[in-house]
Amino acid sequence: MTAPDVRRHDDADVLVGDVASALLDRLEAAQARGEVPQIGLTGGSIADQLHRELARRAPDSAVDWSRVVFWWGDERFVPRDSEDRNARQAREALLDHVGIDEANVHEVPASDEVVTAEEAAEAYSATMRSEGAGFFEVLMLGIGPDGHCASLFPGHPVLEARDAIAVAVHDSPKPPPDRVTLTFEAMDRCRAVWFIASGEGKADAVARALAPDGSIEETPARGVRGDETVWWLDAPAASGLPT
Ligand SMILES: O=C1O[C@H](COP(=O)(O)O)[C@@H](O)[C@H](O)[C@H]1O
Repeated sequence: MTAPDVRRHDDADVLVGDVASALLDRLEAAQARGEVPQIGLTGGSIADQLHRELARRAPDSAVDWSRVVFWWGDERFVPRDSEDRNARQAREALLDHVGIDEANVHEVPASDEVVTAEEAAEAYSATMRSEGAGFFEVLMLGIGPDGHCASLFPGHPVLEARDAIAVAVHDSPKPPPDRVTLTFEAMDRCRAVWFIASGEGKADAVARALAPDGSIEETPARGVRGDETVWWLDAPAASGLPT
């Protein structure tokens, strides 16, 4: 585990372009080694922009998307066709356009497929176990203005979850209230964790996440460290960091 690597970009477009290039290079390298890389997707505005950019570049890239395995760092516990689903957003922006193998797409069960978020979390954890997953090549994460990442919110009891891969979240301060999230333990097993943040609204949370001191309780994004952790930021999101 290394210290977080902070990469600053002039604006959101340059940021998204650089993340897309880095992800495509990484997937290509993994496939060249004979691996079938697993990646963890996230939701949110900048993730949507990134997914669209990856789809745009797909025809010119050497990545074989049918040999990429998709997971999500968190999911909203809503019906499968809800616009709130991170998976629906990712499918519309990326997966529907790049020739994936459906057998390699592992969504968190939706609220019209299982009864409780606990069941969804357990089923998702079981799939991760049976697929031998967890060592994602890259897990992408957003950060909320409150410092949350995935669906780990400040002061929420779920921050204490131990010996679990994915857990249910209720009373999320950001709607929708019921969710499923990977735990810190699960996220820490990833080869690379990439936080992607854009806009001034994220500046304070980013500064707290990267400050030498502070608490995970207050800023959950402080609590995730892959073998390698990269913070991809545009200038407004980086504006609270020391120069
Ligand atoms: O609710 C969520 O929010 C975060 C951040 O979203 P953003 O729109 O503020 O960028 C996202 O990373 C997470 O996956 C999602 O469930």
